[in-house]
Amino acid sequence: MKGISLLGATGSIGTQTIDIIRSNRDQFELVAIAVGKNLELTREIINEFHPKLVSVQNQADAAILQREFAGISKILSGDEGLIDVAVHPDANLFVNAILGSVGLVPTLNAIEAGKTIALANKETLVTAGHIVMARARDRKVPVLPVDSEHSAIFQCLQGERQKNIERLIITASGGSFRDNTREQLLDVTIEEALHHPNWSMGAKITIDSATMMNKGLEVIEAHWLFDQPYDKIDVLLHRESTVHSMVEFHDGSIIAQLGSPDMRIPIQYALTYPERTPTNAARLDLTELGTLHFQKMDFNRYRCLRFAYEAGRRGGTLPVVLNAANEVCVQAFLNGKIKFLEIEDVIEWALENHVPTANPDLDTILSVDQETREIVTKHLVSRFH
Ligand SMILES: NC(=O)C1=CN([C@@H]2O[C@H](COP(=O)(O)OP(=O)(O)OC[C@H]3O[C@@H](n4cnc5c(N)ncnc54)[C@H](OP(=O)(O)O)[C@@H]3O)[C@@H](O)[C@H]2O)C=CC1
Ligand SMILES: CC(=O)[C@@H](O)[C@H](O)COP(=O)(O)O
Ligand SMILES: [Mn+2]
Repeated sequence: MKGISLLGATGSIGTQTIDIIRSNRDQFELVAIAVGKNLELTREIINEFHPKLVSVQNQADAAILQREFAGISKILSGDEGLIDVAVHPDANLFVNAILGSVGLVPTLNAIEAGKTIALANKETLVTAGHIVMARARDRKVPVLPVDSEHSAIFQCLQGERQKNIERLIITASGGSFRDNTREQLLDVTIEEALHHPNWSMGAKITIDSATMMNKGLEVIEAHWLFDQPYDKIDVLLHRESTVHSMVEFHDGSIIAQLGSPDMRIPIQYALTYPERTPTNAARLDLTELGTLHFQKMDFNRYRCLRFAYEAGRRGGTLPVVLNAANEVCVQAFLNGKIKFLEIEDVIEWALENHVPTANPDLDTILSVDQETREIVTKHLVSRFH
């Protein structure tokens, strides 16, 4: 029996992780969860799984749940609650499916506690990949990718030698606006942006797919997970989201992982690794698909992808700024405060105005993250009001 602690239990990845646990109760026990503000769904999860520990974002919500579930679950709150969930003594596997850079510190604590990490939260590696991967190596803790592209690459690399890799090829659907020109993006609505062509995901990552920042974050994530230089990480536009990513080897072979666009496949692979267990995910009918399309990326069309490569290559605190500025701007867009194309303008402004620190330690990363949020928030107020 694997004990699982789960951050982001009420979200898109979190609920799909719970689906897998529900279907495999002989293999997995949900021992601890952290959620944000969705108390209704949290109550349902507690009633079904009786996790020993539950953490919610706010203290006031914790007090409400503690009254309701006294004797069933211990209820905590805030950043400390996230850490207590991550290191719960009955958990062997820590699934990080929380949104944003708030996922970083719990991951580091879980590594210190020797937990196997199943990582969906891409902000962890974008902001502090050098620290996270070094600590995981020191503690001999596996970091198993959940993100579909990284799971695909991880699967392609099973049994392969690192020295034989020529390049990683990450696929991108193109997001909600892949058929629009930049001029057509000037006045797009929130609803249009949230309409992803292939995947059903949380709001923030769906906007990131539309701006192509998601692919930028994934390039940085791949750099750290697979220890590859940026020159050996390519992105291809692939409309079907059927090939989830590929690895080219130096003998000219390309190995790809294919499957229907269903996150339960990569989540379950991380939960059961090194086993591969059955799912009832829709099967791919390649004859029905007929043709797969691949196109070069246009870095002028997708400026956020260019920013991410630049921030990744220059390194230091620049990826922290890239991520924090993006988190603030996407939230501002979702709140109707800025237009879609202003997301990338403001991220560019934040990167240009940052003097990077090389090889930052954790305290520096956390303070640059916080400062960037404050600076960008002020900039948005002064620019648009
Ligand atoms: N969705 C997908 O298919 C994929 C997602 N990812 C990555 O996985 C992560 C999660 O994405 P997704 O599931 O889409 O996001 P969602 O927005 O659907 O879910 C986010 C989860 O995090 C919780 N949360 C947010 N902020 C806090 C906080 N401060 N404290 C505690 N809990 C918090 C939310 O709680 P609540 O709702 O209760 O407020 C919710 O449970 C992201 O890093 C994303 O990039 C990667 C690959 C695919
Ligand atoms: C499901 C998943 O892993 C997402 O990150 C997905 O990749 C989004 O699709 P695009 O970013 O390719 O549009
Ligand atoms: Mn992905």
